[in-house]
Amino acid sequence: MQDFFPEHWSTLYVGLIFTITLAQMLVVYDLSAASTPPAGLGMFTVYAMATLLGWILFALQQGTDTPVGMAVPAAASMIDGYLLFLAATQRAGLHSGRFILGGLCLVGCLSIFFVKGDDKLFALQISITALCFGCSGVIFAYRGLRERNVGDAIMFLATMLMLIGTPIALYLQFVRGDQELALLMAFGSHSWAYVMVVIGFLASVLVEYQQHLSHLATVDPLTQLLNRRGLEASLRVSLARAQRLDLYTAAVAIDIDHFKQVNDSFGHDTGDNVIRLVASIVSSCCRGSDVVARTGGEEFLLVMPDTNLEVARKVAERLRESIAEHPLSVDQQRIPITVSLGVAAARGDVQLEQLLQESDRAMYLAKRNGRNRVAWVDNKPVHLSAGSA
Ligand SMILES: Nc1nc2c(ncn2[C@@H]2O[C@H](COP(=O)(O)OP(=O)(O)OP(=O)(O)O)[C@@H](O)[C@H]2O)c(=O)[nH]1
Repeated sequence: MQDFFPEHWSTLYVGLIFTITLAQMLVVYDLSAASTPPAGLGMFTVYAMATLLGWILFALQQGTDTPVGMAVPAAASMIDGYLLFLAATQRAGLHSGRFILGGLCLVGCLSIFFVKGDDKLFALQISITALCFGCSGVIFAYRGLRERNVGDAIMFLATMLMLIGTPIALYLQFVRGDQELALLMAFGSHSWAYVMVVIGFLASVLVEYQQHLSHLATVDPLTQLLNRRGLEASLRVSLARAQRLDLYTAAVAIDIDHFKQVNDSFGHDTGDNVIRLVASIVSSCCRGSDVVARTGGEEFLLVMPDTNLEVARKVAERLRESIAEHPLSVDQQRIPITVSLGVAAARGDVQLEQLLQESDRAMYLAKRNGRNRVAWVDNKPVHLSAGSA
């Protein structure tokens, strides 16, 4: 293995580390300009810079033939391991274990004064490094599973590489007595782990960005409800189930009455608050299996799987009453809010588009007949509720 590496093999690693750090810096430079930079960006940058600096110093020492004790680079990798742990916790939004590991690293750094023998020092410091990588690995695995992010899984594998490399290096050092090969193994696994961490971090940020984009494409930013596209995507499973089991699916179209007047009299911000209030009332009035979406400016849609027209009408009536009972308070004024609702239901192979059109048609009839009421479509004829104002 030594034949493969030139005399100053560390320069090879430095070249690799330099290239990959440069790539990371380019991405970090670009991402830091974003309005919401990805979590952990700052700490990962510190980690990358510290690693690069450590490797450059190491290579310079090799180049000048200055004798390098095993403990010097081992101490650098230990600090590196701790920085990686800090970066991992920052990215995952966790803050436990920082002081304990930090204290251990401090002991490792100070051990240079009270541990006699390079061998023991190397063993202590490389073990602390492995512990830092192991703890980071647990956090990467946790975040990878929580966020379904393959980038964190790559970083987890990187820490595993370090965990495998460490005992092999210790074996080469203490059992085989081959100090040079032990050093090669320790730093080989460290550099490859670093390369994988950087690739993993970039992949993690990319996946997060892509998840953010698809979230934006399906969620309404004002109310955090689904938009029309999100509604269609989230109903795919329940519509297929309704078709297979011949179940009813009901839809309630909800439109705020005289909303333009609210905007004109109280301003656009108050109008937005009215929309948010209606969204939260609709969401709180329905079941977990129901789907609520904002389909237009002041229009909402509630789709209820496995629900027939009768039940849907009762839900719509309850919604109407609940919204009418909750006026918006602005500067000690109460702005009354009412909605018009249209209900439709279909059984079996439901065409979502048709169901929405029918609930819309019923809702417009509720508007035409005085607003603040429920109308419904039952085998085409449209009916109006009697109890509304
Ligand atoms: N504040 C606010 N207003 C919005 C938003 N989207 C649409 N609007 C406004 O909502 C108003 C809808 O007005 P219309 O369609 O005339 O409906 P309306 O005044 O509620 O009357 P009816 O539905 O017939 O009772 C328009 O003035 C839009 O500018 C939004 O996101 N925020």
